[in-house]
Amino acid sequence: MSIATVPSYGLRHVSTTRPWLIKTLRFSSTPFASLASEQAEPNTMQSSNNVNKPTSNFPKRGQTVELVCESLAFKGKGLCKVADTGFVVMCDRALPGERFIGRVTRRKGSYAEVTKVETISPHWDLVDAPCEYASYCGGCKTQNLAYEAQLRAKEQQVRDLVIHVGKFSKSELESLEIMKPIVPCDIQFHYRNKMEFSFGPERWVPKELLAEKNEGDKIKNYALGLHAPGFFDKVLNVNKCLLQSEPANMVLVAIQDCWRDVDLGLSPYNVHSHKGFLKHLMLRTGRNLKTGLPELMVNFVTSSYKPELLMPLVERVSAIPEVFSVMNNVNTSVGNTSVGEEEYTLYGKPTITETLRGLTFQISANSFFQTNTRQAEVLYSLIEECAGLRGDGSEIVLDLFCGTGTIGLTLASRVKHVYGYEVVAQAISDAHLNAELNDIRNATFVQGDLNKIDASFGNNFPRPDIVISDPNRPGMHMKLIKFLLKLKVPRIVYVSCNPATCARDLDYLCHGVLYDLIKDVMQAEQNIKGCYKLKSLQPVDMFPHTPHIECVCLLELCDNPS
Ligand SMILES: C[S@@+](CC[C@H](N)C(=O)[O-])C[C@H]1O[C@@H](n2cnc3c(N)ncnc32)[C@H](O)[C@@H]1O
Repeated sequence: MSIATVPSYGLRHVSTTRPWLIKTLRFSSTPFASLASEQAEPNTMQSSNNVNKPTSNFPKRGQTVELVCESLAFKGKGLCKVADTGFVVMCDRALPGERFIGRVTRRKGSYAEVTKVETISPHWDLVDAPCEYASYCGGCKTQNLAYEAQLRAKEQQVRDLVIHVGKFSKSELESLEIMKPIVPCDIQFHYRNKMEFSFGPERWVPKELLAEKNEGDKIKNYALGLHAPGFFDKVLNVNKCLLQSEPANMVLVAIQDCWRDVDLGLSPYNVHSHKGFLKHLMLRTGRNLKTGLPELMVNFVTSSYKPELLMPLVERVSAIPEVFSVMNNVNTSVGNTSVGEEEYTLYGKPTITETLRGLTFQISANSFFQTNTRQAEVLYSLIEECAGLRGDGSEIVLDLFCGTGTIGLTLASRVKHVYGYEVVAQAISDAHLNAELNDIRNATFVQGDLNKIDASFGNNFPRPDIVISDPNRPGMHMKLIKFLLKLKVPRIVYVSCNPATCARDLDYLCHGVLYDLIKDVMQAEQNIKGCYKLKSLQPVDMFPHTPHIECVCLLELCDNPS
């Protein structure tokens, strides 16, 4: 196979020894492409750096430069240019149109990172951020950017990635109306049904508020809140988060009110010394099926099992009428995750409920469930639209990265059978439970690692008519891409929470994969031709004020896929 024989779609290089090492930089000299390749695979940057190494214009570490922010890019950082040289730098919390002085903190391949020193003129679309923590909390970075401008920036980011990383032409995207306008989120606050707060022994206070710090008062300095941007060990104390539900804020206030009381003998976990009891507070909001009102789960993650220590907190929160469940996940490891090796019910029931597209779901403390339920309704209806089901009950759906089975289950009534695959065992047992709860009998859920499939994977289910693939941020593994390119189902609906890896995978599926025959002669595999056409790409805003972007893509098998 040679590139010349490939009709309208090209081939992309992949090293066989490191299939994820995407050599995007080989094909593009634009700084955006290097940023995008970092999003697609952060670990590849160092090895790819030399390709785009700029020569003379590179500002030095510590140097201050005048900058203009042009757009939002990776992790919501501002993509900025040095005013006189046009050199590209990235700056956290710089917003489109803002002119400012920045100090270079580090060099990253073909660009540099800066921190903002002083704003010369503010960005376009400036609004007041309603949250008191907005200017330094790691959660919402763009609250002071008008929502319409946030949407424009997200849409632009997806378009740029699909062009630079996905290698789709602008004219192709426009003339065939592939790229759709972003779907806004109709509520921009209180949309999250799950928040995780951390306990810490010493609250992090931004420079401008240092005077308010209670120096010398150890207990008053204990923190319960969100991590300071970029730090796993620094916690910003928060009493309210505008992204979670009002009842969840009531719980947070109730706990903040009492957990530092010395008589209770509670201590926050210290991630350095590994001492202390309270690790995290997770709040999940569902919906009571009888009343339609919010129903809450409070989950304390602790380093050991000492229910007697938690009892005063349990009493306080269970007095809030919306609280239906109080759980304790015990995580004895030094790691700081919220999933415990053991789980105990301290009050009420071990799961809460939620409805999505007419179905009922049981949510346990650690099961994955779409975080914005309301917008998940919109997302799932777009997925169903793209799936283009005939509705005669004849089709087979393969639901990859199925989580608790929500997507497949919402399609089940219109198809012959749904086969779901997912790596987390707990999610699979929740999926079975969800099928049972909704009396769905034509769905099979299997636990398995989709990064480790081999050629026999397809023997586990009948040939699908539709594949839904909804991977997490790293996107699809090359083994799965190769499997799909060989399987050649008529349509794939690719749902992505990371437009960079989405663009990369669309490139592979549509344009193919070319193995690096020069470097990896011994392990050279056959090149694989792309065999899909990108029919539509729909960005959806699930998380206002944050950099996250969801996309629903429809891929159709080409006419002559062989
Ligand atoms: C974005 S979530 C999608 C969940 C589900 N489709 C939904 O809408 O609720 C991605 C899911 O992929 C699962 N996952 C991640 N890596 C995986 C792997 N290597 N193999 C199988 N599943 C994986 C995660 O556990 C998670 O449930």
